[in-house]
Amino acid sequence: MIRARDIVKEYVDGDGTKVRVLDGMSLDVQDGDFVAVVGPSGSGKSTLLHLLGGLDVHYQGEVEVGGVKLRGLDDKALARFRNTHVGFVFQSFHLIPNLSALENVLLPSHFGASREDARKRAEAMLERVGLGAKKDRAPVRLSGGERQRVAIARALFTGPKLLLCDEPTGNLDAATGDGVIQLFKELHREGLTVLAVTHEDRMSAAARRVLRLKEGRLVEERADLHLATRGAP
Ligand SMILES: Nc1ncnc2c1ncn2[C@@H]1O[C@H](COP(=O)(O)OP(=O)(O)OP(=O)(O)O)[C@@H](O)[C@H]1O
Repeated sequence: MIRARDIVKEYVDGDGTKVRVLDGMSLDVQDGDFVAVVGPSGSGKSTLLHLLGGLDVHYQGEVEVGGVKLRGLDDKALARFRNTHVGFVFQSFHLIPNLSALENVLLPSHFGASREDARKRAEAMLERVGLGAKKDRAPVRLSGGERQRVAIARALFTGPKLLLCDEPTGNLDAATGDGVIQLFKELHREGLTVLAVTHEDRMSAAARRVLRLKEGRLVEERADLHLATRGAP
């Protein structure tokens, strides 16, 4: 699913100094796995997510996701890759405030599907995340957890095999966050590959593997072999 090799990523900071954030990092994630990436603030977690999702192509090394080598793709091919292979979930939901939950989920629909098919699919996605009854509500009339569920439904709309999540419970209180974590566990059990950057122990505890970003590289912190079989409790 994900194969990254010898990734070097540098930023140029305000005074022109190069700062190396990823320093020869490699990563393999199998289809259907649930991986948490942890590490201190500023260690490069979001940077890593952007590279894996084809949002940033300015780095050295190779990234391959779902059989697609990202290096060398032009903007159009990258957009196609993002729209077919990955769903993104962000800490702050990124919903459009003046659209309903359903309309937010429908946002990616201009990449295919007829109107009626798209609507049915969006409704099914909202049902899947437990929000079928609230599909016509604007985000302002939904709780934080419900907003994140809408964002997850939108991320699932195009049928990606991989969800890339940046602090998906970071804006949620403990109880609401637990509900969203439970949803990720279910999606993982249904076969989705989930990679989530997180500060939260509850989120990393739910993952099958935990990787820590340390000095620009990923170090395996934990892998639960007994959970490797899909469908395990
Ligand atoms: N566009 C940019 N230009 C310059 N430096 C950047 C840029 N984006 C990120 N950085 C720097 O790169 C480092 C890694 O940032 P990144 O956002 O990937 O860290 P993070 O681990 O996700 O942090 P956090 O947990 O606080 O979100 C930080 O030191 C940050 O200041």
